Amino acid sequence: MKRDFDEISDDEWVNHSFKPSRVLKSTPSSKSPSDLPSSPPPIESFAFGTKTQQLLASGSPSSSSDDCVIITQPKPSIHADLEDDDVEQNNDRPVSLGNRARRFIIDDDDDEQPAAQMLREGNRELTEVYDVKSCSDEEELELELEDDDVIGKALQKCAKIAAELRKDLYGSTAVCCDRYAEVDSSTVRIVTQDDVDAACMVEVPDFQPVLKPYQLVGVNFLLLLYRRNIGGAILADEMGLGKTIQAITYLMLLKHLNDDPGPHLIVCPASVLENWERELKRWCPSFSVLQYHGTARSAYSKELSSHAKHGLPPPFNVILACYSLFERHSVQQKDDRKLLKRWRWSCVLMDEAHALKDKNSYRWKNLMSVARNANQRLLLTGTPLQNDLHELWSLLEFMLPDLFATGDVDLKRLLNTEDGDLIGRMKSIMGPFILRRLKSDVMKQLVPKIQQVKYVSMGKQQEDAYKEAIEEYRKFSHSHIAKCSDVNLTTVVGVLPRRQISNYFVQFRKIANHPLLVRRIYTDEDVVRFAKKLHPRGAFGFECTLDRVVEELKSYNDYSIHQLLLSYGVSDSKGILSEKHVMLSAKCQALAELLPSLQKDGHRVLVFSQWTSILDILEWTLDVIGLTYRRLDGSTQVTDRQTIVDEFNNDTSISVCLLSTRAGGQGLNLTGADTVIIHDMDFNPQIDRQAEDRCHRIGQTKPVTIYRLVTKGTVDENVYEIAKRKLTLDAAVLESGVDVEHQGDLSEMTMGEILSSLLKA
Ligand SMILES: Nc1ncnc2c1ncn2[C@@H]1O[C@H](COP(=O)(O)OP(=O)(O)OP(=O)(O)O)[C@@H](O)[C@H]1O
Repeated sequence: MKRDFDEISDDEWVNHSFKPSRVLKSTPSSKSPSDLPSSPPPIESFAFGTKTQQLLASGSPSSSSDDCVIITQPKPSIHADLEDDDVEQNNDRPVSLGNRARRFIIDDDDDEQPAAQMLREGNRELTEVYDVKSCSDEEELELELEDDDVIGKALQKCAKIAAELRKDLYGSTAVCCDRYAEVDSSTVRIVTQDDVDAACMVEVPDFQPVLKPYQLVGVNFLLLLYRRNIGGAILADEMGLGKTIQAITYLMLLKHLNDDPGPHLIVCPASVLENWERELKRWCPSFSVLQYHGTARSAYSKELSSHAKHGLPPPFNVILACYSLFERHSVQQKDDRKLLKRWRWSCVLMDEAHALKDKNSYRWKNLMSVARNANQRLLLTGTPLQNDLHELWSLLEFMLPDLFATGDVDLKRLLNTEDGDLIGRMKSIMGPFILRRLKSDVMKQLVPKIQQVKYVSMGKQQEDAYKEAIEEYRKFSHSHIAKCSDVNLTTVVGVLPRRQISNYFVQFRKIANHPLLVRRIYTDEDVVRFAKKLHPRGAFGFECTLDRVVEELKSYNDYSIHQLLLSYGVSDSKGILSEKHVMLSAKCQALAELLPSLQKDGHRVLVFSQWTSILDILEWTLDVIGLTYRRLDGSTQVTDRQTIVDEFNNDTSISVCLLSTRAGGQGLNLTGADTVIIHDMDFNPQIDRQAEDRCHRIGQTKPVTIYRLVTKGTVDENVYEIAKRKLTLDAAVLESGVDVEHQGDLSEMTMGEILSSLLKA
């Protein structure tokens, strides 16, 4: 949905010929266009302000055929946290300026100096009045907050800084400018494209480092916070708008204008490590970049340690590392983290920073122990709000720990997603620290993204499998409910153990995706027979007893048994499965129709699934259909990932790329495709939204179509409903104009509730 202003073209930007009214809607400038100066416009004119924001489409069908619902552009579980125990409190480090939460008086005269000049001169001096601690004390008296109102207190501390910063961002007219959407704006103009040209000095032939106008605004936003000594920021532009490029240019400008060459630490998912290195080389070849990952890591580690021990300056500008470095407790990883703590980082930058949504995770704590003393913590994420407000709070606390720290309180309980008032306050206060632009705001020639939900109907065998599973679940639940004193119970929540609920739910999801993911074809007798044949071949190791092999095989699904028989060349009267079995699922049948017709029409497709076992089955499906494909999932070597991406983008004979939503859904540029199929949706719609935007991004020239596959009459439909509801919350918090109170019941239908509803049917 297009907003009510157009992008400012490059020409207009260069010539400063656009009208302020086009960019600062909510607080119209008193100047008429004719008053515009010929020199660079005053700072206030550069806001990309947006007024009312679109509400994400609630997903209500706008047009449909029976099985295929086209929905209007929707606005739209993350990684298991691994354990670590080496979180160190390092209290004797110097407290960084950037980390101390401060309150500033902005010197109005600042604007009269050429801003770039000021930055060059390292003019970071600010009139510091008193720190936030004392400011909050004052306000506590004023507002008489409850002692345990940690959220209120944190917001209160933040409010003062936010107010000053907001003035700086929006100008003096913007006192009333408190809507979250206004963070689309930045009124500050510290650097221009000329500064970028001077800083980047690229060496790649046929490549000019030209920022899009909104990207220049983003870089200015970051520079402003740096200039104001704010120790953190979140760049939350929608996926594919070039956050990587904005961040790299920003780091380059720090060196060029402020004599700040780092060191900087960039942390990202493994899949995009190569891409970061490539973009750094392209945009700022003068930076020395060190990829601290894989086998090279241990070699560097010794050298760097001795370097640091001797107090020498870091022999690099940027270190690139993966999140996994902060998740495990191997000796090597602990040593790595110790090493990273030796340097005083200028900027610690987290890409795909929604990975920090859980402040209790080891990842969050370990990374914070390295980042706490950095001058600045910069978070990049296209999906800052994953599920709930407390997850967003984890990001805020990471960004500015002194401001947003809440100790051990249960944030989940305090940050109630139905508290419209709290959402309003959070929006208002977070605004100045977070810059978020949507594609529809800033890309003039944005290719359309068409959303389709494809409902597929199960065939007899799949339906039978599903019904059997439901029946078994009902029997089990009713017998449990019967044991309870209240026989009128209509819910399984609190009756069945949580694990049991989750197991049943996963079982239903599996069958809705593919019936081969449960064991129905191979009987117990078959399994015993297969075990006898597999056992002497050492399929489970030669030490394993036959009984153990039988037991293990009984827990396998049909597809896994088939694969095992295949790989050990076991022949049996009821041996491996045939091609007809792969088509037992409604989704595979739909793909067998859809993919060849898409290929015929010149489309190239990304297929995402959350499960690698489904990717295995999809590989089989593609072999049966006869389409060429590539595959990328968590088991793909990090060094091979970029090669797969390049191959797919450049070789048009490859029709399909199969990706796991976790490993392939973030950060990758796959603009060679123009179609995305979400085979199985996530409860968390942001995960799918990330996946969609692998090809709906800068560089895409064709309209993009997204298909979501939903198996009719199964829990798939519930997952889709829940995802839509979560998107409503996202719109409420991150975009203005949506009143959460009017969005109906936002409480999530949990797995337990879904299962309870299945009891009644
Ligand atoms: N100003 C620019 N000039 C040329 N190419 C650009 C520019 N900005 C972005 N791109 C290209 O657009 C693509 C998307 O950019 P990038 O990967 O930085 O987006 P992102 O916002 O980080 O996305 P995600 O949230 O998915 O990680 C990349 O291929 C990048 O090289």
